[in-house]
Amino acid sequence: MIELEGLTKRYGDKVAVNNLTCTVRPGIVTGFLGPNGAGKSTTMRMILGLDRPTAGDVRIDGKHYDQLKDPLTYIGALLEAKAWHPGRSARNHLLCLAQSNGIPDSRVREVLDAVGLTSVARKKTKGFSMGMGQRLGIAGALLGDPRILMFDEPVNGLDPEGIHWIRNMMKSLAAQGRTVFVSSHLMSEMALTADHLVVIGQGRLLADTSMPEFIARNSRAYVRIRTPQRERLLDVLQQAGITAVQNGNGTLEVDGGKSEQIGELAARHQVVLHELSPQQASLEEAFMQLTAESVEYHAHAEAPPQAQAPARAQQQQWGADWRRS
Ligand SMILES: Nc1ncnc2c1ncn2[C@@H]1O[C@H](COP(=O)(O)OP(=O)(O)OP(=O)(O)O)[C@@H](O)[C@H]1O
Repeated sequence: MIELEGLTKRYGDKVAVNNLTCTVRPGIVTGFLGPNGAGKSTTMRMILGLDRPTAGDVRIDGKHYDQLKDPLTYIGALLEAKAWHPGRSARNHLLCLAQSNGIPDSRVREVLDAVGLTSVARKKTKGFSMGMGQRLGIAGALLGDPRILMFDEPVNGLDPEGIHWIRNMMKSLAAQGRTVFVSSHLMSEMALTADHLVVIGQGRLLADTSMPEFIARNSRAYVRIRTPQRERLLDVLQQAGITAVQNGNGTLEVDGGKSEQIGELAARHQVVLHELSPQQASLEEAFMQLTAESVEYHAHAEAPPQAQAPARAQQQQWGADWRRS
């Protein structure tokens, strides 16, 4: 387990992490969410003893990181991709880590194989792409076969196959009974991967709950209805005391989970329905709803104002560049 107790970090006047208390448990994937600058990386750095808390405490299986003997065998972490010497090969980088943590050299081959880097094991890492870098970072985290794994934005730079691979890997690590703590900005990805969520905003804990509970608590459930007899259905619903809102696209929406009641009313009054579907907002919508007040960095427009229209020849050149890339 990872236990945070009143964990606080100040940088001058800035409170990056504010009295954070929670427990990250084994056997599940715990997603760590928060807007930019919420304090996720700072929290992870304090867990690994890379930053000293201003107040509070953080323990890994009951101990501080610096009390762990051969720490890589307790907790493996991917914090920053490319945290290695660029002139060293992937294999040598992992061998150094293994030797300093009492891990047998044979394990290096196993983890290189597990992350799909065997064919480039002897290549210098300076030529690695972002995705290869992420894979090498993950190999380092797995090296000590630890009970606890922590990943900061692990799918950054990975292609769809890589994203699929890491999603399944995290789930199977949790299924083996390990603790998996992972931060991500990709809500759709978290919705597929995490069982439990810890959400922070401006350093404070906003939620510590299971994924279904988080969505249910922070998002609107409603029923969407399509009917060719809209006015008739509106009358029927009104008589039953149900308020329906008309949408611009011709559908009706009714708040709450009343689909059975609406279906029965429609049948009784012989109103034809083309759609009657319960809807629940996505994790992304729930997250935006919860963190709306703690977002520090706002964009002020969906698209930047248009610069002077480029000449047609220039536009064609951009098109060509885009196709080449
Ligand atoms: N070494 C530092 N010195 C001063 N301020 C810092 C330092 N490290 C982090 N901060 C500040 O602390 C806050 C939390 O930063 P942190 O990187 O932990 O957030 P985050 O949730 O990981 O953000 P992101 O999602 O953008 O990576 C930010 O306002 C950041 O500017």
